[in-house]
This record gives sequence, C-alpha cells and structure tokens, in this order.
Amino acid sequence: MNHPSEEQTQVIDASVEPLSVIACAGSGKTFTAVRRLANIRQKLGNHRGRVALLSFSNVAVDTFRKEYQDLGLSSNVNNRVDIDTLDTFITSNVLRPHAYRTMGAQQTAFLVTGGEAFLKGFTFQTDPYPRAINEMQVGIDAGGAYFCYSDIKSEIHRLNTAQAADVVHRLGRIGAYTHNLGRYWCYRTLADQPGILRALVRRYPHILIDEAQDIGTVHQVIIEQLVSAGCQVSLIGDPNQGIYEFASADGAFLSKYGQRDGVNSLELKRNFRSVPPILDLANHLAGRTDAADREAPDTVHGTFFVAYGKNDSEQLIVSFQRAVEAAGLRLERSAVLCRGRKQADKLAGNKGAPGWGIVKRFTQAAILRERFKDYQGAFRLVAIGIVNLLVDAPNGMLAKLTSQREDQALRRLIWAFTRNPDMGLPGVSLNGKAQWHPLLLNRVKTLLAQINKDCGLTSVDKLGSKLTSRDLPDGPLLSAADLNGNNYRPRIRVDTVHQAKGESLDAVLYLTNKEHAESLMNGVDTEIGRIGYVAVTRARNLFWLGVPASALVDLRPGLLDLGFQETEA
Ligand SMILES: Nc1ncnc2c1ncn2[C@@H]1O[C@H](COP(=O)(O)OP(=O)(O)OP(=O)(O)O)[C@@H](O)[C@H]1O
Repeated sequence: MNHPSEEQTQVIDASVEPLSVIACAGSGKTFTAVRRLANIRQKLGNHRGRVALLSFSNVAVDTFRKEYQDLGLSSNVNNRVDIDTLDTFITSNVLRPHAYRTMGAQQTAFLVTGGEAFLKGFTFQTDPYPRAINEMQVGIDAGGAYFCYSDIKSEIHRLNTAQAADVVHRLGRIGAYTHNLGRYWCYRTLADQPGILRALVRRYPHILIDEAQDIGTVHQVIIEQLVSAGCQVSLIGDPNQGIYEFASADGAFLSKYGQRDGVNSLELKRNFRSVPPILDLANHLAGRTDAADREAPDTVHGTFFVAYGKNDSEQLIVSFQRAVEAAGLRLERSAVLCRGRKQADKLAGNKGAPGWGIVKRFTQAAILRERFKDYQGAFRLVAIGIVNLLVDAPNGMLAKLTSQREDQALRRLIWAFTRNPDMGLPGVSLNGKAQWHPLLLNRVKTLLAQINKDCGLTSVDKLGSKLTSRDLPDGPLLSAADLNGNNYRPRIRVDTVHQAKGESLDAVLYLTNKEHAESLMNGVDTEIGRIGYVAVTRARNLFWLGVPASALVDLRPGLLDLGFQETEA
C-alpha cells in the first residue's frame, strides 16, 4: 500500500474549500483525488450534501470507483459521494429530470447517438453535403452559444447560428439531444430554471473535477453557473496534457482557476511513473522541474529515436516489440501510438469492411468479432443495424441498448445473435455474396420475428431492399490469411495518443511525421506539442520516437540535444 507523499497529503487534508491542483504527469492524481473526496465527505459530517468526483472518461471513472472502494470506508457518511463522468452527472441531475421544460418537449429528454432512423430529418447543411446532427458541436464565447463541426482535417467550421439553432431546437421539441447538444441544454436549463440550479448546489455543495484541462467552453459555463450559485468546485489536472483543442479545451480554464479569490492553489510535482531520463525529457519539453520518484533500473531504459522509411513502419514495430521484450518489459502493457485513428487502424491491420448501408454494419461487426475478439464493438454495430430495421423503435432505444440500461429482453436477443456464427451473425470465412448474404438475410428475419414476439416491436417492410448484397465480395468476407494474421497484425497494441491518455505503459513507440516530431521537440505551446508530451509521459521505462528517414538529418541534432539516443530498426 502506497503512502501519500507530503504534497499529496496537503491536497488530501486541505480544509473544505475550492482547490486548484496543477499536477504533473504520473503524480498520482487518482490516488490523491479519491482520498480528497473521502476526506471532504468525512469533514462534512452529517451534512446531507453529497460530494461528487467527476472526470471525462468511463475508464477514469471505473478506476476512481475501484480505488475509492479499496479505501474500505463503510459508514453512511462516506456513501454520500458520486463518482461519474461530467456528462453522466449533468444527464442524471439536469437533463433527464428537468431539461424537457426548457426544450419545449412533452416528455423526458433522451439521448440519440446518430444511428436512429428519424434523425434523417435533422441534418444540417454544410458545403458540399448535409451532415448528421451528431456531428454538430457547440461552443460558447463572448457572443453566446455557437454551433460548428469539424471536417476530415479536424478544421472547425462555424455554422450560421440561427439556422443551426433552428435544427437543434426542433430536435429539442421532441425531447432529443446528442452528446454535444446535451451540454448546451444543461446550460440552458440551469439558466432558465434558477430553482433547479439552487437545488443542485444544495445537493452537491462540493464538486471535484479531475482531468480539468479537458474542460471545454460549454462545460466551463456550466461550472461557472454552479460556482456562482455557491458550489465549491475544485479542479485537478495538468494543463500540459490539454489535447482536446478541437473541443475548445486547451487547459486555460484550469491554469487560471488558482488565481481566483477564495481558491487555494496547490501543486503535485513528484512523478511516480517514469524513469529519470524520460522525466528529464518531459521536464525539458514542459519547462518544469518535477522530481522522479523512481530510480534508473539495470535494464535498458530511457529515450531513443529511430528513423523509418515510408514503407518500413511494420518493420519498425517488429524491432520495437523485440526491444521491449529484450528490456524485460511487458508487451501487453506497451503500445505503439500514433496521432490519428486512420494511421493507427492501418498499422493495426484494420481494413475497411465490405458491404453497403446497414449490411456494412453487419460485416464490420462480424470482422470485429472474429478478427479482434471485440464483442462489445460487434454488439454495438449489430444493435445499430437492428434498430434501423424497426419501424417503431422508441426514441433513445439505441443509446439505452448500448449503455446497458433497460431493454433487457432486446439486449439478450441481440447479444445472442452477435455471439453465435452458427445461428446468428454469419462467420467471415464464408463467401460474401453466395453464402454470407443469404444466411444473414434469413437469420435477421428470424431475429426480427423473435423481437416482434418478445418485445412487441415491428420490423420494416421489404427487408431485402434494406439488406442488399451490394459491394460484398465474391470470395470470403475475410480471407483465412487475414484471419490468422500474425504475419500482418502486430502483437503489440497500436492506438492513438488520445486513447492512451491517463494510462501508464511500460514502453511507448510514438510514430511521427516531421511536423509531429518538430512540435514535440518545441514543447507544449501547441496542441501537437502537447500530444507529443502525453505520448512521452505515458512511458514508464522506454520511449522510442519514430521519425521519418527523410527528416533525420534535420531532426538529429535537436534530438541529441534533448538527450535522445539514436537506435536502428
Ligand atoms: N504516494 C505514492 N507512492 C507511490 N506510488 C504512487 C503514489 N501515488 C501514486 N502512485 C503511483 O503513481 C502512478 C501514476 O499515478 P496516476 O496514474 O494516478 O498518475 P496521473 O497523475 O493520473 O498521471 P497522468 O496525468 O500522466 O495520467 C501509479 O502507478 C500510482 O500507483
């Protein structure tokens, strides 16, 4: 059992007041935040109010809950805490019970995820084609709320506010909101119904927010509403890890919070994760002087750069895997990280699935199930396919199905179909057009009949035209070589930096192009620089930076200056 360090103790034991905690990477934010949560709740004694610890990802929430449980606090007082994502918190406290009045709806507000058929009437116009409502994002600036979307290059385009608001409010009148619009409706509800805001603050007199560098502009306004109504808000996070600029989160809110009157400003500056050479690099990039808790091990460790040619990334990954094992590190606790999802998918061997329309969802699901054993992902895709084949799917059904709430009977039927290649979703080694497609058609019909019997839901007419064989291959859906795939599928996880945020990894290979490498070397002032910083600070023992061979001559001197050693693939 770890003991809190002196600086962690200062945070945990601070009096009940708003805190700003700027914490370096690997400084034990989880450890500290759950103990702070328990401590505040203890100090509130018999006060009826609850204390919330909120973060941004479900993974973070699960980790917090487990760590809180492990504290073994069993008194009633300690049960008056909530650990959730910020979005779940606003959904259960504001959106579901109260937002419908502000939205002008007749029924409880419900989340839509984008696959629902009725959303076809709620697109928004962009150049050159209309986009689905779940692509619409919301921000708030001095001029109030604005609506925007990001294109394939992650560039943000603002929409005409009146036109966008018209679609949002039309959708609102039937009670529906997307993830992004939920935050907008929460802010509007708290502004329109001050009694709800006051009640919320009575219920939650103190709220702690972790990963506070990820607070975007709409969340920020909601937090300001809570603060102005008397809620004590504490923020904990690392501004150098603000990598959601596209969602208007750049860490500035956290950086400035400690300067407010009445906010106690503290820091965590001891890194428990990384060996000294990796921390030296991180310190250099961020202009910090954090202290390493770990000592250098006897095995190979530290920061290395390696050049790779355009077509050599697979070879580089193989070399990295070898280096990880040679250093006595765990391959399953290490990763190759890239900037973009497309590149990560390509290197991980995830090719596009064949098929068209709803059928493509089913082929994708079959591939996820058989090639990657990703049953959860396969279930979600099958659920989208099935919901789109129902005429009277109730609003919000897809979100309920995928978030594991309610609709138990339907969930069970879809799970059984997803899991079973013999009776349900056919297997990917079958011939796409000749075998897989007729089987799919028959079995989906059987499933829909069962859904009608058990759940009273009716399916669409002309199933054949919804489930066409267009774009399916004449050969196997996926070839045997693809399925067995060790020859092309790396043994190590390949993922994006965004996905690995918050994790500790034994070894990291960060694959860059020239711009990404240069941004990393230039520090944390740009978002690409901060993405590099997050990649570096995930690594416990070994960090490899993959740089394009064509840029090696330009990059080498700077990398050597930063303490990197050169190695070869
Ligand atoms: N007081 C302590 N003594 C020893 N180890 C600790 C202590 N506090 C935390 N740790 C360990 O430090 C490691 C890093 O902690 P954690 O993952 O919470 O970091 P973090 O602050 O969230 O980092 P990041 O922001 O980079 O994701 C964990 O392995 C944790 O067990």
